[in-house]
Amino acid sequence: MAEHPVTAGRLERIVTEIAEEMAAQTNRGKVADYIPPLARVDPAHFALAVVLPDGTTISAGDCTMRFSIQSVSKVFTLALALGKMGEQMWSRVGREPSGDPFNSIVQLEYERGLPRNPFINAGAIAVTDSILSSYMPKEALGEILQFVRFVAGDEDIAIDPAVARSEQETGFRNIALANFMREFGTIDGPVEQTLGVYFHHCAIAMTARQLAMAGRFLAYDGCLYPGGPRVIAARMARQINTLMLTCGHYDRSGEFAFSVGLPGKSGVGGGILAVAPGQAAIGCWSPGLNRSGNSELGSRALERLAERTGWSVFAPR
Ligand SMILES: NC(=O)CC[C@H](N)C(=O)O
Repeated sequence: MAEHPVTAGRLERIVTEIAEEMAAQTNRGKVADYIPPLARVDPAHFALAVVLPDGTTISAGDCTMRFSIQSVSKVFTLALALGKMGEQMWSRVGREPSGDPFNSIVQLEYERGLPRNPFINAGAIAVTDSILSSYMPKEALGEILQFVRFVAGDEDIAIDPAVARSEQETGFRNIALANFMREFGTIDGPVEQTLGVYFHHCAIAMTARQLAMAGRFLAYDGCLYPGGPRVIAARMARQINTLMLTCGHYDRSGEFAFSVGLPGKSGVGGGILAVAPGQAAIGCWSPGLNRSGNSELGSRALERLAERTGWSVFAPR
């Protein structure tokens, strides 16, 4: 049985222990190889960073190394879009787990171009397109980056241009998804512009520590930190957490919710952002992926962290 509350000292031991255990794992999954800059990343990396309510950060492993956040960026674009457009957002994208791979196109046809949720590629492209109804593409990208820097409290976060270029050169399936949705009217801007912004926000690079910091507003009901400035309405922060829990890991979302019990969002760069509401924001990175495109060790590490801290959205506090 985990101790309550978890002290910083005990958490330090837990995080160090988990990093040591992960270093010894032999089944590390498979690094994404659809673009060269991701294929080159060494699967030996592992990082775990936990930020507590008072801002104390506890970390272990390669916490100062940057990685491509990829689909984790969909959390930030959703927060930005919800903040700008409110409930109107939901006319373009659903809130139902897809049970399909992140880049699947099949449901789009029989569900008349309405993506199941904002975290599969189709849904995230629709969210990005909605941001473009208020901004020109360059401005939209600037807004997204500025939002991420603001919530992370860190100006030293940027887009990796080599990743963005590779995404653009190989993104045929995303191009198909966008064109399909354009035909149904789910997206209304020029497809190339929407995709340009999408590919670039997927190419944001961050460290596990920066990612944990950037997720804090979700742990504190939409405030930057406890008692801090409001980023988004509490209701919206709760909606995003709910979607992370139900849809954050694609066709393995049920499994992640079952074994970790916390909202989480993964990306094919091997990053996972997880949120223990009221208690902590967590950034985890290990580039080897499971078959659904989620970090293999990241998922395992978060399961152990939740178990040893007792953190769960289903536990009494
Ligand atoms: N799951 C992911 O991280 C996918 C993001 C990737 N950029 C894509 O669009 O395919």
